Amino acid sequence: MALLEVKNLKVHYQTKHGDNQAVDGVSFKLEQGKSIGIVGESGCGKSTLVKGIIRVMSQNAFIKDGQILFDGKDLAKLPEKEFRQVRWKDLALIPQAAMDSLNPVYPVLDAFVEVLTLKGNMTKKQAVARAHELFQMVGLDTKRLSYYPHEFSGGMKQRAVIALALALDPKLVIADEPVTALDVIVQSQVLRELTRLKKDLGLTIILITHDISVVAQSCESIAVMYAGKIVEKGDAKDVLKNPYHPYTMGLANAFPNLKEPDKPLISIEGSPPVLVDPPKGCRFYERCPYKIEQCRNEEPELVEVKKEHFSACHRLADIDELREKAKEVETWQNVVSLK
Ligand SMILES: Nc1ncnc2c1ncn2[C@@H]1O[C@H](COP(=O)(O)OP(=O)(O)OP(=O)(O)O)[C@@H](O)[C@H]1O
Repeated sequence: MALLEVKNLKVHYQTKHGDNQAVDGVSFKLEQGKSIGIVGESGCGKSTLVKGIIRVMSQNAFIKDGQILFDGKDLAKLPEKEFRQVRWKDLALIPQAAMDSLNPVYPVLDAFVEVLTLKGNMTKKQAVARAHELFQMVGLDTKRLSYYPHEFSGGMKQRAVIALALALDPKLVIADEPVTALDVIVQSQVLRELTRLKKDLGLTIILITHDISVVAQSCESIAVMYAGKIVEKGDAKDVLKNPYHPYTMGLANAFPNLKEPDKPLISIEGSPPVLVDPPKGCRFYERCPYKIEQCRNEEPELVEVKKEHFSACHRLADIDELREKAKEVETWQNVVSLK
């Protein structure tokens, strides 16, 4: 049985212009000990999705529909009191801005002691010993436990936050853009660390990122989100090597590829649609170089294109040819104005 199974999840925001359908029918499964990377540009709904799962939503956000089956329970329906127990013991969030999750006026050790004594029912002595163990685990010198957050470099701070997230042996770790704020060299060190911890501790991880190359480095499976929906999902290596959705092809062009560092980067023109009144056909319609009339009016379903690899596109019959064409700069030029 999967540790997590999200079924047709809809997380919307109430706004004065109507409901923003930020996450609109997302489904995926995650087995114990595996990792999934959720990718997409800013505004595609990645954070809304994981915040919905971990229930740290903005006041105007609500779960409109769907199930979040975690370890046999539907988190979407769990009363707040029971949810809080799961939240602290079983679910951990590594936030985007490590800086903000450590209190600047206390030494870093205090954050560990607070979590371990209050949420983990440890004595102070046990908590200090566990904090030492956690710092060692993420490759930090335990002397630094008495330092203040501002005395850490960005990479060290992110490692400290990872250690804190792992303090109570969570079953599921959600890392929301964990390396975005770091420089490229430190990014890859922290990602390697996370991958090692996953292997050593058997962690189950959801990794949110806008950078598709990060997923290639560190996840077994991938879900590509566009405008509140998953448009492609499957084994990460397979999806990245043989994408079946034009949006995935576009994302792959937009980030440096370690194997072809000199390849020019190509961006996707335009921006995702506003989801208060989403387009009725394919949500990628406007920006897609391969659109046909059917795409404007009919929403494509997510279908299995090969074992465990799904894509939602009306152009699947021609996809091999389109994949080749997607590597050319010209394919992506003047697309939005052609609509
Ligand atoms: N509090 C809010 N009220 C209304 N709409 C919101 C709110 N927060 C986010 N949104 C909207 O929800 C959509 C999805 O945003 P979300 O932050 O989940 O995307 P994302 O892919 O995680 O982007 P980023 O990487 O920038 O965080 C966007 O259209 C965004 O404007």
